[in-house]
Amino acid sequence: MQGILRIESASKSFQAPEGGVIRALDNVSLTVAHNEFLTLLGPSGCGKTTLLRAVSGFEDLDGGEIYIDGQPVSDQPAHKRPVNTVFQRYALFPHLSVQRNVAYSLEVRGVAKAEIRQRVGSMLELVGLAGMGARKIGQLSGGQQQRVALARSLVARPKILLLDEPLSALDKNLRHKMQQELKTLQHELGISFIFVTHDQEEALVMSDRIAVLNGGNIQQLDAPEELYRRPANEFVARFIGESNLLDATVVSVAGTRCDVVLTDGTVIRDCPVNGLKRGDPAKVLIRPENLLADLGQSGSDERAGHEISGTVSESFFAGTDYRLVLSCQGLPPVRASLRAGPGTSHHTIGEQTSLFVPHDAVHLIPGNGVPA
Ligand SMILES: Nc1ncnc2c1ncn2[C@@H]1O[C@H](COP(=O)(O)OP(=O)(O)OP(=O)(O)O)[C@@H](O)[C@H]1O
Repeated sequence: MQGILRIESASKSFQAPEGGVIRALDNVSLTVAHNEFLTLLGPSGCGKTTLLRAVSGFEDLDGGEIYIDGQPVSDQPAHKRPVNTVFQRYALFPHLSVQRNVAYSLEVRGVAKAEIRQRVGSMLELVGLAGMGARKIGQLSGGQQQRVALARSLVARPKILLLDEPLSALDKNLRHKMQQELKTLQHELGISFIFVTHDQEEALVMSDRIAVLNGGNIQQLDAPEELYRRPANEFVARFIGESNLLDATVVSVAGTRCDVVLTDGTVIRDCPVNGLKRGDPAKVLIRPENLLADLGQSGSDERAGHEISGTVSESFFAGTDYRLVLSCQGLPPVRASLRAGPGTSHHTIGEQTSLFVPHDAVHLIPGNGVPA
């Protein structure tokens, strides 16, 4: 893929003030497609902001190269790159009107007044602020300020818009609304967005693809559904969504399927093999919502699956689902989220129960299982 942005083997280390070296970016490579919404997701300190700053030109790399539209940009200063950034703190000019804030970058470039008026007007309309051009920044709500910041970054028509946690200062409802608006805006504009967040739900909802980072490395780069259903490793499985991760060993392989045995001796048959061989250790990933009170719920013709039995140690009603924790002999506590609808009911603490795992709900992650 040629892409609008290509990052090749980017490395960046910092001298830690308290001594030692921090590898903020450790040989990171990725390509962002034209018109793609790509999210950098990861825990605090994983290198997200450093990567954004390297793309925008505010941080020099120690090694590697960045290409925008096929051109290497390492020698280009920040203001020459066809990239703009929306920051968490919007960095708007409080003493200027909305109109002047948005017009600023065009004025600096010497764009003609009539064109500025036209471009700022259509940008304010696009972000839902038509008619508010004369207001001062302090006369706007947080969400409106965020829209001004967006309009200001977009008015110069960058090829790539970088967004560094732009929604984190907003309350939950407004945040959800802005998530939808940003996604719609990106589609309408047809430019690539690179969005930084440490909020996994936000990443899942908004992105075409997500790069999960940890310790300066990309752990996995995939579409949200693929990341969620088939995480490449334990870090990604734990970081995205809730997970039950059970130690296992592969006991037999037949083509693309295999059987594994759990630490309590339970055999789970017919799992997707995921490159594993007989005797390999693995983690069995089962998402809580994939456990069923009754296999009939799976909607699958083939009622195949297996049972996990134990004692209910936690149980509560959470509106759309019942959440429970099952204590099972020889296994870590198993979390389940059972859809609250006709036919499901509250489980009592102390009750013995069985939950079912449909075959297609199991994903195997290589490594760290029970020694063969
Ligand atoms: N100028 C600097 N000097 C020293 N260390 C730095 C500097 N900038 C970043 N770091 C370190 O590099 C690592 C990556 O930082 P970065 O800001 O990219 O993380 P992040 O993923 O954006 O984190 P957060 O989600 O908290 O913003 C961190 O360990 C950070 O402390």
